[in-house]
Amino acid sequence: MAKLEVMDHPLIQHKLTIIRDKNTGTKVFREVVNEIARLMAYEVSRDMPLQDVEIETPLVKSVQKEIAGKKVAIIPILRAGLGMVDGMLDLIPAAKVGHVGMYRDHETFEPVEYFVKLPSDIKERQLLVVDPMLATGGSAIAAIDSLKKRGATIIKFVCLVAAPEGIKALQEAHPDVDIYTASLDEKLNENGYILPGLGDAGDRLFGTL
Ligand SMILES: O=P(O)(O)OC[C@H]1O[C@H](OP(=O)(O)OP(=O)(O)O)[C@H](O)[C@@H]1O
Ligand SMILES: O=c1cc[nH]c(=O)[nH]1
Ligand SMILES: [Mg+2]
Repeated sequence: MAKLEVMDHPLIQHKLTIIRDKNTGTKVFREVVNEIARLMAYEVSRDMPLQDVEIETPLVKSVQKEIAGKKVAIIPILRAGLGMVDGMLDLIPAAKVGHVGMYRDHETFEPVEYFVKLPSDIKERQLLVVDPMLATGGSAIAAIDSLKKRGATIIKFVCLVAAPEGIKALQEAHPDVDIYTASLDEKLNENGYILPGLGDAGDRLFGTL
């Protein structure tokens, strides 16, 4: 089974409280989602392989480290995943960005794919699939199915708020995918929303409430 990491750093917890608050408006919500994504990118990239590189400091020649190996692509699940892209790119600026459009049917909670546009070399890249919310897990599972069908092999899933139901479903469907979340919440309500959660992440990011 791949890794499940709950990133409960105090800075992340503080920022999560801001976006959970229903009185936080679109502007601040969007800014803070990106700030959390930036902090998460730091930890998600911890196992990036390094290689030796010889440089010259102002004093001597020296062998130092640089990032090696697999390149990265960030894959937001539209719409809400878009809110995490800029924060991640702040720390991994050379990453390419692919998009998977997925909405959840309001009655059945089943994911519906409506758009896929990916870098041509996803087979050679480590993919960071980002979406603020992991609720039933249906959208994440379908997005990762779609990426694997197109040849992706190394995938991490990064979210802000996860329900236990979604974690379990994603681990069962894709046991090779590491999951990083800023919070493990209590449960889903009867409408498939995460409790305590933060509401509809896409609507809060884009002001479409
Ligand atoms: O784990 P699940 O039960 O699939 O739910 C999570 C999905 O629901 C939300 O997207 P939504 O369908 O609201 O689309 P949006 O991002 O366009 O708002 C969220 O951003 C996830 O993609
Ligand atoms: O709580 C939830 C569940 C699914 N999608 C959201 O945006 N929020
Ligand atoms: Mg939504």
